[in-house]
Amino acid sequence: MIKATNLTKRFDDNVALASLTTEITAGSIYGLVGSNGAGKSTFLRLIAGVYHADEGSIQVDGQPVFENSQVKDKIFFLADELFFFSNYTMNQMAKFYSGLYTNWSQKIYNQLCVTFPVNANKRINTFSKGMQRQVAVILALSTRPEILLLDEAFDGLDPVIRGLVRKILADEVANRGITVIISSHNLRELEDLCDQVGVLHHGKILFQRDIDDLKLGFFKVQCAFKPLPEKTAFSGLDLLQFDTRGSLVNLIARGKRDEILEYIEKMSPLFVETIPLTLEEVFIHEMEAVGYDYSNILF
Ligand SMILES: Nc1ncnc2c1ncn2[C@@H]1O[C@H](COP(=O)(O)OP(=O)(O)OP(=O)(O)O)[C@@H](O)[C@H]1O
Repeated sequence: MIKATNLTKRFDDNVALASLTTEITAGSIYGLVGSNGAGKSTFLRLIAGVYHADEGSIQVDGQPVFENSQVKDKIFFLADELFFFSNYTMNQMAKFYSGLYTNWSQKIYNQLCVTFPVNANKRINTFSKGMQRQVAVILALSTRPEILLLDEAFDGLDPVIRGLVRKILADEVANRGITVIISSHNLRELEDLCDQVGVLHHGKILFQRDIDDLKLGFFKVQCAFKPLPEKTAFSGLDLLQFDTRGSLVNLIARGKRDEILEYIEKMSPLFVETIPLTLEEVFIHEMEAVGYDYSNILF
């Protein structure tokens, strides 16, 4: 488990992380979303032990990370700005990493070289941005990390490669129980991948939820009546949104699908159907409920 307690990091008088406290469960994929400058990279760098906290602590399985080589050996941090030695090929970088990480797997590396369309013997600095990111992902996975920190890892990857990386990450979590933390500006990108999402804003986690709880806890309902009941007839539902057009009612309610449907069926609708909300819609409503305007935070 990764545990941050009152984690604070300043750069001169700029507070990048402001007493951030959170826990990230081992064996899960955690999505860290937030706008530019929210503190995502700083948080990942603190988890990786690249930075030392000014105040508070960050622990991995109860151990501090900073200057702790045993813990750092289990972590791979894939930064948003990639670094490769100039003129190196991927094979040469792989040789370098194999000496650095005790869990390096040449077998996995060889497999990934076949899976990804990258030439391992060509100089990396001749590759496109997306190809360089593929190289970084291959090297990261070959170190067999227990904790993989990905800073905007999907940036520049085409949809096919994105799909491939998502599948590999999901397999790594399912088969090896690794923990993945992935930062992004885009909630939609994380929707099908993460178990948990945290929203970082001005250096604090504003909001953190299990995705399954979120997705299964809200429903959009469309129903029609003749005659149309008063809005008060729906007051037994936990309504987040309600509007009518002619005999049609569109509402968003919090709760279990069966219970919402049962409540509406008792009002004898002409028809009723439920549609699950997208993760983005759920966030808009959940964050509004705690007094935040989602559009100011993630767009
Ligand atoms: N090395 C640094 N020196 C000075 N200030 C920094 C440094 N790194 C980050 N900051 C500042 O800390 C704050 C948080 O930055 P950070 O890079 O963590 O945000 P982010 O959420 O990753 O942003 P982005 O989405 O733009 O990558 C910003 O105000 C940034 O200017």
